[in-house]
Amino acid sequence: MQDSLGPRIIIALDFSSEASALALVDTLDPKLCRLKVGKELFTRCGPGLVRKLHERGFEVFLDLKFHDIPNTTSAAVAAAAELGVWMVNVHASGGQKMMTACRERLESFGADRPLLIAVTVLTSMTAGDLAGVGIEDSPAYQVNRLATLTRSCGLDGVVCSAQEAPTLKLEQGADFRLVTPGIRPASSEHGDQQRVMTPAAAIEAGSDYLVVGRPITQAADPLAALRSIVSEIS
Ligand SMILES: O=C(O)c1cc(=O)[nH]c(=O)n1[C@@H]1O[C@H](COP(=O)(O)O)[C@@H](O)[C@H]1O
Repeated sequence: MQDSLGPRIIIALDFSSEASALALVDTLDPKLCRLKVGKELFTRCGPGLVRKLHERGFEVFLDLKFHDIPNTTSAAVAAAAELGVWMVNVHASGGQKMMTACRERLESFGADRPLLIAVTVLTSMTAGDLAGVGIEDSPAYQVNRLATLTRSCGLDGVVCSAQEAPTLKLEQGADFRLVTPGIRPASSEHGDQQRVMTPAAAIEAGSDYLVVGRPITQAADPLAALRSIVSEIS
């Protein structure tokens, strides 16, 4: 599916080395997908790997889920902007002052700034997990609460599960971007993901971008797995 949003699939490069990440990337086409660099790969390979992905023509979501005091977090998103990434994220539970400081800090980058989104409730979490950290509300309620806070701080959207997408599109508006991991084609194992949806159902529910890791990266033929998902959502 290719529209004004660009490629809707973001492949999570959860690899332990640059060589294994690039071996996959070099089979892919930037017209079909974007790439996500997360904590493991960035900690091992650093900004140099992001530059290599840019040189290959890919837009990069730097998924480091910053969560710290406003001064520290806003400096971190500015560093991501200097690296030229397409999207960067923070935890919405960092609160209003932290998210506002990040949004304000990115203003100086003008139109070239990355999209700034906030993680709501991790897709690996259930109501029981939330209760374990003192939140008695359902994941859907907590996601909507954090999405409302995120939008009020002027961010571009949230990370949530596709299960929450219909309510968020209705309540937060069509332009508020919904980035949804926990995507599982019907035949895929769920692993540690709890709030899951198939690619087609996620798009139908209102997801703007689908984050897909293991169903593609662990597939016997990753390119075929990507093409199958692209065709499913077209
Ligand atoms: O921010 C994220 O990307 C993220 C948020 C979330 O709530 N759940 C979640 O799974 N992710 C990331 O999305 C990817 C999902 O990978 P798979 O479960 O292998 O498809 C991983 O890289 C996670 O770090």
